[in-house]
Amino acid sequence: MKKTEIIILTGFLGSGKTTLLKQCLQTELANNRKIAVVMNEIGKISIDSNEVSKDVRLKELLNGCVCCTMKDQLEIQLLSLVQNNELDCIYIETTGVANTIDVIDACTSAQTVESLVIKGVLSTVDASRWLTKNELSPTIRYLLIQQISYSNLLFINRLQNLSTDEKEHVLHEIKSINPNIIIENTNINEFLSNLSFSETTIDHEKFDVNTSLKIKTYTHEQNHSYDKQQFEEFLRNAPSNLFRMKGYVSFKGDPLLYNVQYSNGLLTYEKELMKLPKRLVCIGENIDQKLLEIELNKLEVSE
Ligand SMILES: Nc1nc2c(ncn2[C@@H]2O[C@H](COP(=O)(O)OP(=O)(O)OP(=O)(O)O)[C@@H](O)[C@H]2O)c(=O)[nH]1
Repeated sequence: MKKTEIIILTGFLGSGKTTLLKQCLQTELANNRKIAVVMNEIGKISIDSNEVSKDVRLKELLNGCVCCTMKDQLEIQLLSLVQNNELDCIYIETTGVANTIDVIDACTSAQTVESLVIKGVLSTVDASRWLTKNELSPTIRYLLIQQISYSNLLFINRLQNLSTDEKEHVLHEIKSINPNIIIENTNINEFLSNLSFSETTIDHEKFDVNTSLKIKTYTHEQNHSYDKQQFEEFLRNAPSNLFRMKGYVSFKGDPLLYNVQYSNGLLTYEKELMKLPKRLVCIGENIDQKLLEIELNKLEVSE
């Protein structure tokens, strides 16, 4: 029986996993491969699943991490995907705080080993986040290093924001942890065909995301439009423990809906044409959910 390939996508919150996934899926579909995606989100709702094309079978695992609390559910989902579909490959997009080794573990159980084979572990790194990693807590720093060391291909994003010296410094540090680096603008087709994962490098260190990290999520529903300037001001002054914010919101005086992406101090908007609930998912280390709720409510203005 032909085994279904698994490609695991890891990388810290907002480092570019979904963006890389979209590129991989385009390439896979162009090559007429039958693909499914398992998307894991630490929050109760998924924003990123809207990004996956309708031609791809999608399973969502929400409100937990496949590397710990949802390990069994990942296995069940993988088995149901391989039983019901003649798939060539399943992509697993992990939460930004997943410990790679435990995700690999969950994909290589006694039940799945006959039908699945890990083809690769791809990791994304945000170069600016890496540069300022000493401002993060030791557990988050440890997690960043783990995600890099257990991947067999790394994509370093946002290098263009760094000076030449900073770039060299970041690349040197990352290469010393894992020499299998690929920098942005890579030919996805070429790297997918050369991908080959070797399990021999795995060292089973234990790190439980649940107990080791104080990552919290908060989902905020928007009732009235925000004042755009105040919203941007709020994010400019956002606490450093708020790592990620994403979702759909509207702004006063503008009838459109916007897909908001905030990570590592950077804010981007894109017009959203679908009618989606107005809500923001906030992710951070020990974030004060109550305070965020109050602050976000204050940004609402009557039309
Ligand atoms: N400049 C630049 N921005 C990028 C790149 N990759 C992703 N982004 C932007 O960074 C933001 C987050 O990207 P995502 O792909 O959603 O990141 P993610 O790792 O999937 O995020 P989570 O699932 O929330 O952890 C988005 O606004 C992207 O457009 C890149 O290579 N360069």
